[in-house]
Amino acid sequence: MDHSVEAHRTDLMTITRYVLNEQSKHPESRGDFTILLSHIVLGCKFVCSAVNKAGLAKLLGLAGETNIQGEEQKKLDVLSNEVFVKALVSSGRTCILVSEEDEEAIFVEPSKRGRYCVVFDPLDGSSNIDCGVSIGTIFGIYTVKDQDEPSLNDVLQPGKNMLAAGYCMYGSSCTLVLSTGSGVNGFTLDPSLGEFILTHPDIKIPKKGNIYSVNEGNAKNWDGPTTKYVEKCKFPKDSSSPKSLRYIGSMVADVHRTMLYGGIFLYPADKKSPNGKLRVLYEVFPMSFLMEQAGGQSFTGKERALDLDPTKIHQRSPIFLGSYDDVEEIKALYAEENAKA
Ligand SMILES: O=P(O)(O)OC[C@H]1O[C@](O)(COP(=O)(O)O)[C@@H](O)[C@@H]1O
Ligand SMILES: [Mg+2]
Ligand SMILES: [Mg+2]
Repeated sequence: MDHSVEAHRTDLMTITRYVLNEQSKHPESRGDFTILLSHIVLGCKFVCSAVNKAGLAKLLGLAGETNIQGEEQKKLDVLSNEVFVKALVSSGRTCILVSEEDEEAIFVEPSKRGRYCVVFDPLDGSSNIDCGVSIGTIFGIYTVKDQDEPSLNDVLQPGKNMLAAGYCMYGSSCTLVLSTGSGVNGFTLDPSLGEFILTHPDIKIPKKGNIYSVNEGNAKNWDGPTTKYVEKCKFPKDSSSPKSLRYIGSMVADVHRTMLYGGIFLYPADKKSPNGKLRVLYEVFPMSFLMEQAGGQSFTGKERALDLDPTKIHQRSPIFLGSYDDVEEIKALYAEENAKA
């Protein structure tokens, strides 16, 4: 088998060509989504380049500000946010933007407006920036109801109404994973071409995995079902082997591994954070959308994550996502607990 980089270039399915192919299946399409996506791709390439040279270009460390979440912003958080806001507004195809780094939603001025709303986490895994561990960008796309009268209700919608979602991981390679609602595809940036090439067509998560991924440092404050589940992963009562633990601390990287290898990623509620840590609009929804499209499941501890109806743009939720059978197990434990109550 030929493993050379050249071998992957043979059919040259770039992300642009892929989206144009998809577009051609919808004769009524005017190409707006393709243009929007090309601007998101540009933002990802720009951030990838900044991440790669962060140590050299003095882009590591704190920016000196705190965001709406009360978290200290890193220089790369601020830069990535500026890059994506500019890329999205200049596409002329966006109407409302919600970013982790901006307290309020951004309503694009009428002359630059289009019909899409984009929710995004410009740089996910900030605590890993300064040690060079994988980080990423997460995004989800909705359509606006009325372009002339956009309102927060256009983004405060259940995740199942998203049109598309994706993430880009800045790791040992730069990988963009995308779903437009008909499966999941992964594209790897070829730095010599400056193009994302289809390297992971039609990603399907294994039905069951042998990895669990969670910040176990919070175990003291977990609820019953989470505690029982993690205990089962480590000390299975049947003849199965214990699961392996992998936790990077960047959602993009932990979810990417889960998607490819199978298993479960969880950021549960705990006594200190009854709503969990991860943000519904730009972390939980896009990743849940991708998981379901890849054949997995995503659950909040109460309901299917994509059914959650958010009321605030920076709302948080507990999350359990991954292989179908693994998520089924945690759902059963919550159902048991609820039956007792
Ligand atoms: O350090 P903790 O509490 O385990 O949290 C890790 C989680 O926090 C996050 O870093 C939050 O994302 P941001 O860096 O975008 O704020 C997730 O990527 C990750 O899953
Ligand atoms: Mg994040
Ligand atoms: Mg972030």
